[in-house]
Amino acid sequence: MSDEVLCLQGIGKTFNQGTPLESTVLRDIDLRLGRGELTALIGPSGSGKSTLLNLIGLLDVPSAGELYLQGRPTRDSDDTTRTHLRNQALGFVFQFHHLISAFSVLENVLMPLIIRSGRPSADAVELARSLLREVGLEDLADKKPTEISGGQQQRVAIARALITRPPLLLADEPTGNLDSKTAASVFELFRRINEQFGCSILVVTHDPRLAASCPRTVQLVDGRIVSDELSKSSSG
Ligand SMILES: Nc1ncnc2c1ncn2[C@@H]1O[C@H](COP(=O)(O)OP(=O)(O)OP(=O)(O)O)[C@@H](O)[C@H]1O
Repeated sequence: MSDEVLCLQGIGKTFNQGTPLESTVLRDIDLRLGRGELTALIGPSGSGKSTLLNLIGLLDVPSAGELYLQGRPTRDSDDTTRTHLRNQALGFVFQFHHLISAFSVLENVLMPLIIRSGRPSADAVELARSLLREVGLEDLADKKPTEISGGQQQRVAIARALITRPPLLLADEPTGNLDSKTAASVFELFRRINEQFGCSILVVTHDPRLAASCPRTVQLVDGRIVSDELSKSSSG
């Protein structure tokens, strides 16, 4: 298997194609993410960051180009294949974590496995507990999401995204509603996860300081990649 988790070739996205409302929001995007890379995606509001993340997450289909996930072309694949690939290769963390308030922290972390195969095995529960330990929340496993802070909720969402051991974790403004100190600690967690689990992480952020803490930063402007740089200050 190649060391490339993701490869975008000439990706474009046009909404409402062929209508008077047609608008092209992504053009000629070429991007490769290697195994275990931690990359920040930055750009002004409306530059196309979420649109790009939705394409990479196989939640939407490009209008042009090809998107390879773990070496497999995806553009012409059917819904079943895309769903399978999404479940097997991707983890998602969003600004609003969508934890289920009726379930405990531990059950929320287990949810992707429960959805996949019903009642979780003892091994799955042990994995969920070890992930909660990893994100510093093992003592809160039995709490409900409403009983913990926003930063802790986001850590639960990160543990949940990791339980399927995805080779690529996608995070769309995961710290958008957190104060700057908590946001920095969530990024620190991304760096640790990236080192320990070796999963590639692509994280959208508006915050230049958080982006600078990542080894690589890709910048979008008006739907095009205008820079792709390795950080000098990052330890990675
Ligand atoms: N479903 C859609 N139909 C039509 N236009 C869309 C659709 N989704 C997004 N757009 C447009 O695409 C452009 C890029 O939006 P996108 O949300 O990707 O930007 P962004 O960089 O993530 O912005 P922000 O930082 O504000 O979240 C915007 O002009 C937006 O209005």
